[in-house]
Amino acid sequence: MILDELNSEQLEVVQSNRNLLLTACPGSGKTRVIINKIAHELSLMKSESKRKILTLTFTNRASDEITRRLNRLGVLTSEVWSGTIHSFCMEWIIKPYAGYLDELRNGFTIVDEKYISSRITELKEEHNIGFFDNVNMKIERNGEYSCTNVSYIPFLDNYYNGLKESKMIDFELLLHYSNKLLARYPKISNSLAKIFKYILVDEFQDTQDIQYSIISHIIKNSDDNSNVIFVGDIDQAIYTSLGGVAMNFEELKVEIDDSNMESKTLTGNYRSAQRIIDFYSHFQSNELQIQSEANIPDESTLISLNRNISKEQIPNEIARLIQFNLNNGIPESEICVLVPQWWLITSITRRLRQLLPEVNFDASGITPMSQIRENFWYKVGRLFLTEPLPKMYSARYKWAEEIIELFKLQTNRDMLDTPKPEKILLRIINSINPNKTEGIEYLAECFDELLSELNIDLSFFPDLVSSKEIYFETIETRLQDETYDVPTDTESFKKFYRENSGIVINTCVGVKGEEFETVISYGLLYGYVPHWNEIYNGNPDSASKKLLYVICSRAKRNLHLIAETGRQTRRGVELGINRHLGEVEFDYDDI
Ligand SMILES: Nc1ncnc2c1ncn2[C@@H]1O[C@H](COP(=O)(O)OP(=O)(O)OP(=O)(O)O)[C@@H](O)[C@H]1O
Repeated sequence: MILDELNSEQLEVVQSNRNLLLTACPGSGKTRVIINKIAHELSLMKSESKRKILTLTFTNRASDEITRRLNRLGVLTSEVWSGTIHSFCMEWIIKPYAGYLDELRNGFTIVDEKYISSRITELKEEHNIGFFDNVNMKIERNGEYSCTNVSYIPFLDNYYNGLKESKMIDFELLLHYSNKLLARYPKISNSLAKIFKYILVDEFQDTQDIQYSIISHIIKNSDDNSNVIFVGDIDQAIYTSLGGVAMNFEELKVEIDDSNMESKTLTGNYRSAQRIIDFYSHFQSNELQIQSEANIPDESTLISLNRNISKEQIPNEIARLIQFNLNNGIPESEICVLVPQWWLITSITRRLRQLLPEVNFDASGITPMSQIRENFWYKVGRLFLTEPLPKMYSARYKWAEEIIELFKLQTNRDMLDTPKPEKILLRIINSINPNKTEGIEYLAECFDELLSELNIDLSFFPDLVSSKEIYFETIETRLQDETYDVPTDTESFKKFYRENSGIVINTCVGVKGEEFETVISYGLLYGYVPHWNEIYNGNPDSASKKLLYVICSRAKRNLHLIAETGRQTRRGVELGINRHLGEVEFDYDDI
């Protein structure tokens, strides 16, 4: 039985049937609780019940991980919907209820990040705002801008009015319209509550104010039929300068209007050796003593800090550390290289691939595919790019289900007129494998063959034509952009979807909630960690400690930290080591 693998504190949370806040330290089993809560609730549901469990995660990667872990437990994931709050809003609020809002009634397009960034750059120039000036683009729950600097308001008006005129929505408008729909029509919340028995919010400490509002509309209008569990750790709140708010227990009770809400915590850390925990407790903001339950002897750990190498030596040094760990028997998928800023992922990955040609790397933080997962063709493309392995069956079946639903929504007709259309769709997709070595050509031919097998003439469905154009345009723009430098061949496209395909290269935000035997983290410099945005607009001391806390607490056994020399500000001033890291007195290992 699944629940046997929980300790008594974890079991209490899983068996509770109240609204609940779970805050606990890294490695204490919060994700394990979420997985088991889903499995437990599904086991209690009657098979004829049409209800589902909703899990809101911080990243798509975290959501995929939940699906994978449920699959591994043998839990059927068709009754679970997991994704980011943006995907949830799109799928469950905007798509079905767009007709209720004047702004969306006559159609809309989701704009992608590339469009947003070039539009923002253009408008900043027009409004004499510096390229690097950070403007808060968020919209509050009452529809007002979060930005308090009045000189930026004309710029924001220009940006948002432009989107509205062209019937486009970005991520902020997506939340804004969703919140507006729920506020105006409580019946929508009530229907959602009828579908979702539980809402599990992972990493709640990084939730935006308007996102709390969306969740609370659903819970408050649920006639006590739905519950919410907020799961997180305030010490890991690394999104504050970008709008994350870690509400406390009292605030949450008010937010969802439930004075009986429970608050629980978990003790113990099942992930890391005590020596690793003692090291990162330097960056902890509460007094809590974290006890390791991981059975990893301190003698087997290695913690190093290198502050003497130059930035030019970084690839060689990281390659040396990787080789050292591989020689010590650490598997590739248990090693993670954390980059200080996402745009560095591509260049370091390329250099490491050259230096260690035999080693596999998983740099899926940057994919050529559109990040707009709600795009119909993104979903179809994902099926063509993943292998039909037995362990992937349940996930792929669910994707097929989504494609069929979306097709119906956008065309008003069934994709396949047969019982179990998902099975048939998968069978057709699995049988198509054009002999094209270039990724774009491969996908284009897959789509053509699929449409012909299904007897679908796309010219009758303008929405699908335009979403196809957006999908391919995004890929092409990414492939042409030197910052990304992503490979163009079919095999590499497929690799982006392969699980555990090697050493993970990502940012600290990208691997939230994950764990590795060895973590190698470089660029630990003031200006990178924390980023300049935090320094100018946030609380740099708190951001600095929290980032270090999250980085170091990913490691089970080995932690290799690097604060290289030679990196400069735009004005040519040398960046120094992150102050909180520099101040730690610790008996580091030499490697
Ligand atoms: N009761 C338990 N017995 C054995 N191992 C456990 C138990 N609970 C959790 N673990 C293991 O401890 C590790 C950390 O758990 P998990 O990832 O759920 O922690 P977390 O609290 O979500 O951490 P973070 O805050 O860093 O995301 C995982 O490998 C998990 O399988």
